[in-house]
Amino acid sequence: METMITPSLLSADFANLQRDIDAVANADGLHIDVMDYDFVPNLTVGLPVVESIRKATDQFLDIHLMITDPDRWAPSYAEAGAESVTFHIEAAKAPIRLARELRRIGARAGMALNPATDIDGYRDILGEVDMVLIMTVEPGFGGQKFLDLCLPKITRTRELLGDRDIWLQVDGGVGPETIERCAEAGANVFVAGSAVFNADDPAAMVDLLRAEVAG
Ligand SMILES: O=C(CO)[C@H](O)[C@H](O)COP(=O)(O)O
Repeated sequence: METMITPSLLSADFANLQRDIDAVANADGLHIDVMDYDFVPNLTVGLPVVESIRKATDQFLDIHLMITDPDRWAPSYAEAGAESVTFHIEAAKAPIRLARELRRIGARAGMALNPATDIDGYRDILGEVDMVLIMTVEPGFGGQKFLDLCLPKITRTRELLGDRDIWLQVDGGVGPETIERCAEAGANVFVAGSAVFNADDPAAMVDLLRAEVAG
């Protein structure tokens, strides 16, 4: 399965987004965190900014919705041209219907789990999604320390996915010190915010992270 390094724009400079998007042109996609001051205690960007980013780049757009009502808002991000839209399983009221709707519009459907959420309760709906996102920090902020307690869940999720072509993404505290452990546990899509955008050379950091996974 392909390896993807997707820098999180949460750690970019929002006043210089085009510059920072261009700075990671060698990445495999851009991870965009949408937060609503309700599902998480932070507020970021919404649909208008995502629509502008869509016009500004051909990069694969990976939207991570940390919002209370994804059933209502997620389809608009797919309609805006995002290639992947991920909702939190703790927030979705009808996750199967929502995943099918995202796919119908033409986006990949992703399902995210907070650190305290067990994957086994959702094993029966894994076939409805294209990606599972395992949060490796409590969602809401960049720059937090990677939670090692999430590693067994990454391993378990890969076990449940078996040989199905479903991506396994990790997000939170992912950097040169932690990415290898995530890859060994079975992740193949890696979100890195502060590690990339706090680096002197963000593009070189993307290459370094990719090299760490390749071993
Ligand atoms: O979803 C997120 C926070 O909720 C971010 O994508 C994540 O925190 C990335 O930041 P960092 O790599 O600095 O931990």
